Amino acid sequence: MTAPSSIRLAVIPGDGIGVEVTAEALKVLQAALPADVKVEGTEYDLGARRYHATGETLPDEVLGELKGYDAILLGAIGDPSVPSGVLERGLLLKLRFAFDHHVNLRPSRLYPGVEGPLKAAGEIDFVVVREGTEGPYTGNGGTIRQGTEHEVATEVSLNTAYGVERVVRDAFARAQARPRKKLTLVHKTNVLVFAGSLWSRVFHAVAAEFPEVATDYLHVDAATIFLATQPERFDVIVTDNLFGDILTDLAAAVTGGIGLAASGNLDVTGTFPSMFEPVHGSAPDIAGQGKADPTAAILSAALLLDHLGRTKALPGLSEAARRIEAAVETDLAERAADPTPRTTSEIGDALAAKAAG
Ligand SMILES: NC(=O)C1=CN([C@@H]2O[C@H](COP(=O)(O)OP(=O)(O)OC[C@H]3O[C@@H](n4cnc5c(N)ncnc54)[C@H](O)[C@@H]3O)[C@@H](O)[C@H]2O)C=CC1
Ligand SMILES: CC(C)CC(=O)C(=O)O
Ligand SMILES: [Mg+2]
Repeated sequence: MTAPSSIRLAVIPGDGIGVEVTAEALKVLQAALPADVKVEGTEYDLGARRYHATGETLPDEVLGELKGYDAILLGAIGDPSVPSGVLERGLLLKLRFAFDHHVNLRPSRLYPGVEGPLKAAGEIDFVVVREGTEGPYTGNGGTIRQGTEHEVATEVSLNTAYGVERVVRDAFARAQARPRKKLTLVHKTNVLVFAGSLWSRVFHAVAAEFPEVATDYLHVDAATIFLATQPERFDVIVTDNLFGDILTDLAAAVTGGIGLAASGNLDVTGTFPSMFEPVHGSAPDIAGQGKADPTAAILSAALLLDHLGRTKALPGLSEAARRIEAAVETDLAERAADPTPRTTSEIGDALAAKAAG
């Protein structure tokens, strides 16, 4: 008999529906794990409640503690009671930057039976590799003469050769490992000529090391056309932080909705814990009503298990991830047959039962 092993998870439910969907993701994750793998989950009270109570978003001592976990499971951050950007920058982006989450992995798949808004698409199954630590999200900007008619505001996009190369290389490796072996760079090289040139040169230099991968390039505006009209043409997309943020909400919309879209913020070197979260935000418009679809958070938990299965020598984790994905696939097909609305926890219960190891 093998000794029980455990995975140490930091859980940050956050705000709004983040709290509701994270509870379901944990429920399903626990159900899917083999009996001899235990979850040691520690919940962190971070988000609007803590900000109002203490003025803190992410204290350094908490950041230090979080570093010691195998992975982080996050719900969503952001609340209308807090000025826009305070929690998004001071908590969510602080985590992504501090833990060097340079690969923001966002898979998009139209599951069988799921009704997308497109009439006649082929199979939709692609992954966006979004750069996660640079671009216009670094806070490289400022304002002068604020509130006057002479106000000036800047928000500079930061792109380093190091940062671009590591994410482009990761995307090529992912494309190489997939059956279609196709990688599309999405940027705006016709206008953003400095950053665009760097991305383009790095992309072509790294391409030479992956001769089996077919490459393609689209300006981001055209990419939105093809995502909405021919999403089947994509296999792997690599792009910068801002373009990737926008494209992946669109990708979610064409594959059945934002309630199904999962993501992983990866430090592929393993120096820091990777963080898994749904693509969606805290959805204040439906928070507290049991209306949120927890599937995106549950699929993010599957990404977490898959990641730990690959990086931590623990048996059974990848299999548990596959069980969750299979449970989602079955559940989505059943929803198509019987679209009676279910609450957040009813969907979680159904998926936990289906994914049980
Ligand atoms: N990773 C994160 O924590 C993110 C946080 N945010 C923050 O979330 C807050 C709200 O942002 P929004 O722009 O409204 O984006 P959002 O993703 O929270 O909501 C957009 C729309 O999608 C719906 N929706 C989202 N998730 C859903 C789910 N699981 N099931 C059913 N419907 C769902 C919402 O009800 C809303 O109508 C803001 O404070 C924003 O900054 C936004 C995106 C990501
Ligand atoms: C709230 C932002 C910081 C991030 C975002 O929208 C995203 O990562 O999808
Ligand atoms: Mg987003």
